[in-house]
Amino acid sequence: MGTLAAAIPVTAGATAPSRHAGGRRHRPRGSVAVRCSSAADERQALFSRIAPVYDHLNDVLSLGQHWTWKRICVSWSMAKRGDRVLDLCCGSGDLAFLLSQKVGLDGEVMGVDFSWQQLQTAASRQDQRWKACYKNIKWIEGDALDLPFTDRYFDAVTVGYGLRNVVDKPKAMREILRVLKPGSRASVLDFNKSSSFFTASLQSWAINNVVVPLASSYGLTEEYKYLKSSIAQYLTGEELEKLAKEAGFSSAKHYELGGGLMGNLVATR
Ligand SMILES: C/C(=C\Cc1cc(O)c2ccccc2c1O)CCC[C@H](C)CCC[C@H](C)CCCC(C)C
Ligand SMILES: C[S@@+](CC[C@H](N)C(=O)[O-])C[C@H]1O[C@@H](n2cnc3c(N)ncnc32)[C@H](O)[C@@H]1O
Repeated sequence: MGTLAAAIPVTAGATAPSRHAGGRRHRPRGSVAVRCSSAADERQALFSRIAPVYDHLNDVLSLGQHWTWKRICVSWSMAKRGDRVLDLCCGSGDLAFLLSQKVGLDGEVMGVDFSWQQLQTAASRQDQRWKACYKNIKWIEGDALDLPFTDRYFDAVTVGYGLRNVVDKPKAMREILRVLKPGSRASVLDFNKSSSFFTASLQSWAINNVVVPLASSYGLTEEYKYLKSSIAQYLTGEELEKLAKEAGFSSAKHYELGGGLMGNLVATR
């Protein structure tokens, strides 16, 4: 597996995660990005703890359906051959790998996450995969609330199950807008906070009676109980559309997927 490079400039075809990024954003000399949120630290630690079993549990618990939802998210980003795209909160890289196939070797994919362990998994999966296009992916340790990229840098941004987990959603949406080129799209996939009592009950039942018990067998009870509370505190589709418009997006539309269990916001700069 590719070793985790220390903070070194990203070089072409690099698979090792790095702490540098293309088109670095200039901070005043001597300033540093300081994250002053214990909630963010707790979430970073949570996703680092689940990293070893994250992909496996997603496959088992969704019966592989999460790939369907992720393909839709990537498709609706309108990423195309030759584009430069961002997979924000990339985790183990599922959407980055899908984007890589969309943009091809002429394109560029940057996967950003603040969990080094998740990025380690992503880099390892990249090394083990045979598709030549995956060389176009770079893994970058970074914060969704302070992206290390210049303005108007990307042709598309995807966020798969990430927005719900960031501690400042308005700031994250503003950062996504900032790094998108005018007319480009953000495609944000997550659980749907459904207004349907039946759907919300089904979702809650599945998490309480299938997801958490199975996660408990891996010693991850609290981590997957967080999943339920984070959905309860998430935004409805209508609220996500409002969040995007308030951030400055010219249009935003939320679509339900998976019978209303999931949802995808498409926002155009
Ligand atoms: C890929 C999926 C979830 C990613 C994910 C997001 C989080 O915020 C987490 C937080 C804490 C722990 C884990 C996660 C996490 O894995 C969606 C699919 C995986 C889900 C864990 C399973 C969801 C089951 C559905 C509620 C019901 C599926 C019905 C049918 C089998 C399609
Ligand atoms: C549920 S995982 C989603 C991973 C992947 N996108 C997928 O679809 O499977 C959420 C990811 O968001 C990352 N994350 C949460 N808050 C973040 C932040 N402020 N900056 C960067 N990454 C963050 C976590 O480390 C975790 O890897």
